[in-house]
Amino acid sequence: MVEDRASNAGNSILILDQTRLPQVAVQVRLNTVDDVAHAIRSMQVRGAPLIGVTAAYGVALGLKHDASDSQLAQVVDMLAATRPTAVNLHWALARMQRVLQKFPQGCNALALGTRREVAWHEARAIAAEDVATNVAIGEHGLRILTMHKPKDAVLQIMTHCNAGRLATVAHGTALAPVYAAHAAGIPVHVWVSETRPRNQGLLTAWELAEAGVPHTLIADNAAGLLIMQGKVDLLIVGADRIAANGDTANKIGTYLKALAAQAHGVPFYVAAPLSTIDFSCPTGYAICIEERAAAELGAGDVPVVNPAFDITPAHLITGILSENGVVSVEELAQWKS
Ligand SMILES: CSC[C@@H](O)[C@@H](O)C(=O)COP(=O)(O)O
Repeated sequence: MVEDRASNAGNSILILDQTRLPQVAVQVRLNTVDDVAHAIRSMQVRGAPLIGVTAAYGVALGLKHDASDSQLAQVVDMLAATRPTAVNLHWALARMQRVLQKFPQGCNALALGTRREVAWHEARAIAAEDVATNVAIGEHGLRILTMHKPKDAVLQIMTHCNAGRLATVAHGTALAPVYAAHAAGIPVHVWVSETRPRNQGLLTAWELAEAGVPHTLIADNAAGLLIMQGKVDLLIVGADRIAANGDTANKIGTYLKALAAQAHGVPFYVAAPLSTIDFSCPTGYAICIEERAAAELGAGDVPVVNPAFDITPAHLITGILSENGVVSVEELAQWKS
């Protein structure tokens, strides 16, 4: 994401349209909060951390001409309604609202200008923190990967969906340790699950290819066989929301991989920033699962159910990796601030 920075308060942001990738890399300019809401809803931008950052910029754009409390509330409500599961969206909106409400709304140019500048400043801070967070996730994750590296063999990693740099401002979450291992000269190979129906696995394959990381695309249903055949040393996935007990919402299909991993004694890690942990949500059952349009399955008039995420129960998760380090699900509470 690039910001068109004319002054302390910006005018627009540029995003890479992920609905066009990997075929073509097309940038789209977002000028208004409506543009941002559309980009999130249509998955031009996707991935929990990137959705959060984009929504923060959406708030800034929404206050361009009116920075009153009522406009702020309207903008936040509109953005919050775009996608329900990724908690980073709601976390970023709450943070923007909290910070902006410290500044008087006023009705003069000075008050408008101040709130606008504060909004842009905070959105930039959220974006910059995402980069630093993912670097830290990469460093902590590198220790995990090193620990599981078989002697004299390539480390075989499996991932699902896209939790790489495209889903964040930079580096990614689940892929950050992979990039760190590759940079450290540790031989790795990534099994990339296609991730129907939106094929985010193709985005993962695209960015791994760009980074020169060896990888192989598989159909989602091939994962169980590869795990059973001993071709996977560990799995690492991102998350859209982690409940207080460690139950994790992530892209549909994650749960089946975790079941197969447990059945064959293969470690299953979740990598996510602390902003993905929702301590107000006691278990995965309380997480709202987004239901997306039937058209995404391309099945014509056939009745369709299309949940975008599933819940991996905490007991299937070996460890949760964040910018703070790695903990077991039982230890997750120590990260509650
Ligand atoms: C670092 S992104 C982690 C998750 O957000 C990712 O795995 C995922 O499920 C993305 O879903 P998407 O529907 O593509 O936004």
